[in-house]
Amino acid sequence: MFEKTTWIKLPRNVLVGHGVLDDLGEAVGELYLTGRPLIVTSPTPNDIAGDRVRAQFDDPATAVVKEASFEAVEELTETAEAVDPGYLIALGGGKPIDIAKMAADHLGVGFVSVPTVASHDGIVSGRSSIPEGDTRHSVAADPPLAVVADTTLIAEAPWRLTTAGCADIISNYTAVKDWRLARRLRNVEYSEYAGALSEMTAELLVENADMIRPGLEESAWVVVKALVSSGVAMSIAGSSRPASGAEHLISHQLDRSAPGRALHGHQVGVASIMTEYLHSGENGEWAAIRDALAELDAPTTAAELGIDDAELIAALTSAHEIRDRYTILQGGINEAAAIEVATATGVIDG
Ligand SMILES: NC(=O)C1=CN([C@@H]2O[C@H](COP(=O)(O)OP(=O)(O)OC[C@H]3O[C@@H](n4cnc5c(N)ncnc54)[C@H](OP(=O)(O)O)[C@@H]3O)[C@@H](O)[C@H]2O)C=CC1
Ligand SMILES: O=C(CO)COP(=O)(O)O
Ligand SMILES: [Zn+2]
Repeated sequence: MFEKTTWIKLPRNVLVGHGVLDDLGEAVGELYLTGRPLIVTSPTPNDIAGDRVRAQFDDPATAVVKEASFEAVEELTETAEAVDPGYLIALGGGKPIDIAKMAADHLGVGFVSVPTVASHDGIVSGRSSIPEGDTRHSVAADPPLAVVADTTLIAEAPWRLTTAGCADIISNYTAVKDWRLARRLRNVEYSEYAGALSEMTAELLVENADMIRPGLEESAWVVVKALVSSGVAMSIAGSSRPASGAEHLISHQLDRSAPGRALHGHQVGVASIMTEYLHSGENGEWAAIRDALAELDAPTTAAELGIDDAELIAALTSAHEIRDRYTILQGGINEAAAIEVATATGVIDG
């Protein structure tokens, strides 16, 4: 008997473009939500865009979060219980968006994502990554009901956040390789649609790399569209597999050992150079990944991440312990081999 079922959760409205922040009210209106919104934001996006958002709603409430922690989710949940919102609007970067995403799940309400930076694909996905105990990787949550990404705002955000978003997308190449490997060796469920979409997203970004430059609205548009596409790939897969393989495990390990040192996207980008080398050897595609990152002003070495050689090697050799996800690092890589791959790819000087 055929017993498979597929349930794909996607945003209903996705607006990306010049000045679309002013269309937020209309985009939300089309969702037929009831009740007042609770706007979840952080200090900078609140200063930049809070008033423009509040002006479009009746009786909005605002909560300003300062750190991405489980306590912040609990605090927001308590605030929401007093405010009794019909839905949440997350305005800002990954921090307020992840907190709102998780709180919305706890509260049983929907949320709308209004990213003001293009720093990683969590701003549009159904994955929430709030450190809880030793867990650093994302967990499933409902995706936003709508995404409204104003390229005027995003183009003005710090360039390094955009280059981190680009690097998160470039890491899809190795994530999909790991996923295919897991299918071949462990019969892990694989989605051809999600895998192809994720790879194509990275391909299109790299093809357009020469037009991704600081301060350009068109660049913000290209990057946000790629992040949306990557988020959709994860929704189709029902997991972060299309966008998270061994390179993400290494980054999660760095988040534990060297918290706050470098941006998520920058870490996964550098890690991706090394895991590509492990997949395809010295004549493989690792140099192409490194060059694509460099063209987008993203780091390609441990030093550029602010991570010293020993920290990087420790993250490489212990990354497989992070979660039960089969990748090229399954079973672990020993120290000598880790030094070899990091040196051969120029990630450390050796
Ligand atoms: N769900 C997922 O799959 C993933 C989630 N994450 C999570 O996302 C978070 C990191 O995301 P990130 O976006 O870097 O985090 P933040 O939300 O902290 O944003 C980064 C910085 O940009 C500032 N900022 C926001 N918008 C603007 C703007 N338009 N102009 C100028 N500055 C701006 C913020 O200000 P302020 O300090 O005032 O907030 C903050 O200092 C972490 O919590 C991480 O765990 C990471 C990867 C994947
Ligand atoms: O960052 C992500 C995809 O880019 C989410 O991946 P994780 O599930 O490893 O946290
Ligand atoms: Zn990522």
